[in-house]
Amino acid sequence: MKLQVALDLLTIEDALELAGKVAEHVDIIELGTPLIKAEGLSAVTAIKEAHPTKIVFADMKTMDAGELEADIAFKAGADLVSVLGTADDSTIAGAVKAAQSHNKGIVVDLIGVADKVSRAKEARALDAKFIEFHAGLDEQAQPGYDLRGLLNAGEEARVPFSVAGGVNASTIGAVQLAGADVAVAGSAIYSAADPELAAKELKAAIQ
Ligand SMILES: O=C(CO)[C@H](O)[C@H](O)COP(=O)(O)O
Repeated sequence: MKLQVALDLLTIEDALELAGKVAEHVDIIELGTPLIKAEGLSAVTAIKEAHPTKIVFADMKTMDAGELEADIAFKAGADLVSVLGTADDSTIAGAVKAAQSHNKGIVVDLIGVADKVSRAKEARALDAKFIEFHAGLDEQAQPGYDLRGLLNAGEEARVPFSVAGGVNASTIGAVQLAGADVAVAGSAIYSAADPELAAKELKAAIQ
């Protein structure tokens, strides 16, 4: 299982600093949606230039104009681009078309999707590289939130998948046991007192 760090920060400077500390322990570096909105796609370019051997994930969360939005993210240096599972099939198909022309991949993010298992299968049939079983920051803040629901859905869907939604040192083992291909960790790394150590420990927990 790969480890993906989500750089949910607001400046390229902070993103480069955090990536510099954790890159050696992670496989995929994600530029968070707020970072891309604050700084634009130059954030993607800066991280790819600083870490050319890492897989760079632009968390665009595209909802429309799939081919266009994916194309500009790939041109900026992304290897993976996210499209929302709530988008129309044609949006996902357009993004996949752009990915194929760049020899890159689309990740379909199931944030806000009620029937995640069915939508995951549909997205995979549209040639998404993998499907992100995701509970966003607002959903995580609801009382009673439990990552287990995502893991059960991921297991049931039988598609290549990642899990995001408060993955941390105490849950990453269960993410791996559920058969995920990628564990995504944002706050467990960027909010840690020692982000490098946090990333190192997450990586060690899955090897
Ligand atoms: O895409 C996101 C929010 O929409 C986050 O990057 C993702 O949820 C991972 O962060 P965390 O581990 O803090 O949940």
